Amino acid sequence: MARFLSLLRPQPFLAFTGGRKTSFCRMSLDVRAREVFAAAVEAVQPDTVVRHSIQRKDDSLLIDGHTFTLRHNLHLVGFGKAVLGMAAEAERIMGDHLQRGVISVPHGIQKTLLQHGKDQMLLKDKSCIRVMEGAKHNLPDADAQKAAESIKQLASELTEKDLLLVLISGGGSALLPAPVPPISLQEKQDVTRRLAAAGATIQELNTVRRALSLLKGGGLAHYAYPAKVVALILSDVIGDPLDLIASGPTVQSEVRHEEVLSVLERYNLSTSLPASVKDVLGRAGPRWEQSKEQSDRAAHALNVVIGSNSVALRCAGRRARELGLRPVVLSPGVCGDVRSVSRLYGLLTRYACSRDEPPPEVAAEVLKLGPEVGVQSWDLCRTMKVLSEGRTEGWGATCLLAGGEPTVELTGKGRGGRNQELALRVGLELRGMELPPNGPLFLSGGTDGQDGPTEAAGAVTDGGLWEEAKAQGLDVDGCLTNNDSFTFFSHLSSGERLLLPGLTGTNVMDVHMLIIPSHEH
Ligand SMILES: Nc1ncnc2c1ncn2[C@@H]1O[C@H](COP(=O)(O)OP(=O)(O)OP(=O)(O)O)[C@@H](O)[C@H]1O
Ligand SMILES: O=C(O)[C@H](O)CO
Repeated sequence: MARFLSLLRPQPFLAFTGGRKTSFCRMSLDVRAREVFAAAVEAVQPDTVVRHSIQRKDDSLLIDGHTFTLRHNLHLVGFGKAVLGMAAEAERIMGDHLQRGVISVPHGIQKTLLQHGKDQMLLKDKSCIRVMEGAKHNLPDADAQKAAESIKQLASELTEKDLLLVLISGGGSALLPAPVPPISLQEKQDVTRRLAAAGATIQELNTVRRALSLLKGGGLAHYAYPAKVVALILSDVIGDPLDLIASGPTVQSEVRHEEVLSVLERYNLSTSLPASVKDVLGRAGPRWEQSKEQSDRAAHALNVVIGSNSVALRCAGRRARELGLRPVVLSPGVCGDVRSVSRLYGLLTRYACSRDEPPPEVAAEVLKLGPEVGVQSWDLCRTMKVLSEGRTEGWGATCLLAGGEPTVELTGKGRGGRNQELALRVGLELRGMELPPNGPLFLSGGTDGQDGPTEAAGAVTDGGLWEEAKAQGLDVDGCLTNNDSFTFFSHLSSGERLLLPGLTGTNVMDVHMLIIPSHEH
């Protein structure tokens, strides 16, 4: 048996890092963690996901098992942070079948991608797709509204011979503002801004947005009728709910006014709404007049999720295995306060690192905490089983992967983000535990490359963080109280624990990684 297990143990294969040949055993956990994160991001690059989701053979297009015939009848619209790269790839695939397009993308994105050398994410010269930049600071503005009008116009002009390809990614809601008259852009923006500031979830926020918009909640598919509509969606919402990602412009959804009002009431907004919003919410019936056929057709738009946090975690797991780590994916749905999330990773470390049988009270605590952070009991049980096998089966290290979008309750005025704050808190959780000599190590990073309003995507930490900070005269507790995790990591060991991939041009929420070496190794 022992001989069999030693065969399973990863051998020191050779890997290429930065042009050098390196044996895994000599590659630090830090280097491997960063490589695994890079693989997660690479898997959900906008051009890659579009390329993998569309097969073109002559004049036929195969998407998610459905065949469409191209007769120079293809039109394209898109909105979201990753849409420029998606459009560039779609343009390459469709060739001259693509007649025209309009995309609404973040302010300054073309310049940024150019500066980062991401030429493959830019449209070709003389492209027939019009790029409209807007929504500065992720807020709907007049530029985004102009883009939304152009998109609505293009969709409205289509005939039954046409095919409309809709590219959707996170940030799409702010980039497609089309308030139902008489609501003004300012009024709509005010309602969503106040909701977000009061801590509304993306589900609550987009439930309200759908009710106040002409294009959300299936509106775009409605205007595109009688053309066929195919939407390719890069998901940035936990569970990939089609009706909520970018507020579901191609997903027919009924607006239930009671539901919308209850969200507004929950955040004490219902009494201070502008008259125009009250007027629209008070109307009975659907947002647009439409025939039965029109409504059926709009409801039958093809919506395909082509990239998500799960895809990123799957590819990260593959890369981890190549690098000699035993991967286990906990969940792509981690949410809740970073304090609770860091506590969960602390408990899982304690569970995995115990020299003897893992203490049952730790497992019980893990299971109790799971629901608070969006992780199901069976995922925790499955993961704990792998972690405890990792202790005995001779793997050098286990790489636990998870994803999602935890939250930070902001109490200070410092600079930071949820990933850096999570990494800092996990570092503190590991302090004082009896740990293997060369680990564990924790990484948390935003797949968009930008954690909060900072230039870092996240950070990498371990159990030595507290001592290291103390030796360098850094006040860990003060940094946490002031939500100053970026400043903390920038000063700590000359910033070497920061994760700095630069803007990645994609976004499928965050990736967490806990690498736990076994005691023997
Ligand atoms: N100083 C800070 N410390 C910790 N977290 C912060 C700080 N400032 C902002 N945040 C958090 O950063 C998040 C906003 O960051 P970011 O712009 O990366 O948003 P996002 O949710 O990732 O947006 P998107 O989904 O569009 O990518 C919010 O959750 C906010 O609480
Ligand atoms: O645009 C949005 O609504 C959010 O990014 C969620 O998809």
